[in-house]
Amino acid sequence: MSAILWVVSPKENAQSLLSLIPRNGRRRRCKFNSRLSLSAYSNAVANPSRSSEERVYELVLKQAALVRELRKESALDLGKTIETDGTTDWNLLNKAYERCGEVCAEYAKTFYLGTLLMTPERRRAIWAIYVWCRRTDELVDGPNASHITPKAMERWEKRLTDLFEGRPYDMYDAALSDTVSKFPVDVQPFKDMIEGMRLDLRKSRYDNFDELYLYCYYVAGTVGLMSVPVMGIAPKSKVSTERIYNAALALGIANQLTNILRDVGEDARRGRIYLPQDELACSGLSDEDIFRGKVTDKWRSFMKGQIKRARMFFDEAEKGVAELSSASRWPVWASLLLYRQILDAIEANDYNNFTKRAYVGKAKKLVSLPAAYGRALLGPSKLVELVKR
Ligand SMILES: CC(C)=CCC/C(C)=C/CC/C(C)=C/CC/C(C)=C/[C@@H]1[C@@H](COP(=O)(O)OP(=O)(O)O)[C@]1(C)CC/C=C(\C)CC/C=C(\C)CCC=C(C)C
Ligand SMILES: [Mn+2]
Repeated sequence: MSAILWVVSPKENAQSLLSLIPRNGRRRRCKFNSRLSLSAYSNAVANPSRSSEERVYELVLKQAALVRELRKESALDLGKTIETDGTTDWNLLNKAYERCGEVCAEYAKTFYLGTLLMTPERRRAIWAIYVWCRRTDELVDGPNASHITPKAMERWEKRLTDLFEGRPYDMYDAALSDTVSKFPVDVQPFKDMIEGMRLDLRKSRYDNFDELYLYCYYVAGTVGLMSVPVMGIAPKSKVSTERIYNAALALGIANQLTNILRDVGEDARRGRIYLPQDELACSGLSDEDIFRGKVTDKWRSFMKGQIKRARMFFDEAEKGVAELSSASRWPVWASLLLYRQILDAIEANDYNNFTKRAYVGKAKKLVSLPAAYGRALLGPSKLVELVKR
């Protein structure tokens, strides 16, 4: 991974990269906080001491506002118009995107296949976002993670703002720089993801779900917010932009909660527990129980609650997929269905996520792909009609 992501050949460096670019946690005792962000927004207005969900929802509104005007003007097919300013080196830019596609194909095969159904402009933009997210995660999870200092994170953030201003540092940055110049993507979710990685470097316990939710937003909810402006919203969609962004946020949160539940043992071996401490205590469990890694009835019961909550976020996400532009629905459904099955696999392992890795086998994956395709055929109006029947 690192070799692919970090090595830039001298030849590429020698070329002007510029030429690539056209112009408070509240404690809730023994009760899972399963509120989703839509209801949280009204609370945010009424309640000055806001929860993470409420604060995140404000960010969602900001993102949604960015594209709302464009929707009104029915001008969301932004990716189709590529302006030429005479200084762009299109060959090099195409090569940069191709590289992003290669990285994506290597690290996320199923997802890569899904992107092949999207329009070429959207597909390569999603690849560029994917690579930036992967690289950001690599900073704290990769082989060089122990050398990553706050200064290094600062440099990474400076690189981000530079590429948003049209000053990319390498090929991968150049692809993203081009993407953000063509689609109404805001820098905030990217900055927030970096913030999440910073948090991960200094924090290994989460007092309650409110704290965990914020972490999940930073490292995963942000991906939804980055992706929607590129994936596009179906012109026929009657649903508010905010609701669609909320669903996208929910998908990121659901995926990360699932990741966390799958990796409990692996994380514990690194001294990390991404589970709400207050909920563990309510179930009569402590850090020592996690480190011991024994599946008990207390653990099963705790896990049932966690899985239930993750599924609620998937349900919320489902409400938004049909609103996406038609070619973007399939990869989203595919990733949603595949990820959600990891929760089934944890159950099938009798909640042993200490020593058994829950995974979705090839056969199940193969079945999910046509299932995702079938669902993707349902656009906004059709789904509403079905519900009405
Ligand atoms: C309306 C609606 C539902 C729209 C869809 C919106 C959408 C496309 C949401 C995407 C949600 C998504 C795939 C989130 C990623 C969540 C995730 C797994 C985050 C991981 C973080 C850190 O986790 P950890 O370190 O614990 O895990 P590892 O052991 O390292 O795996 C991440 C690794 C952060 C980095 C994220 C990525 C590399 C994924 C980026 C993906 C995209 C840009 C493409 C998203 C598009 C599709 C079609 C799924
Ligand atoms: Mn990671």
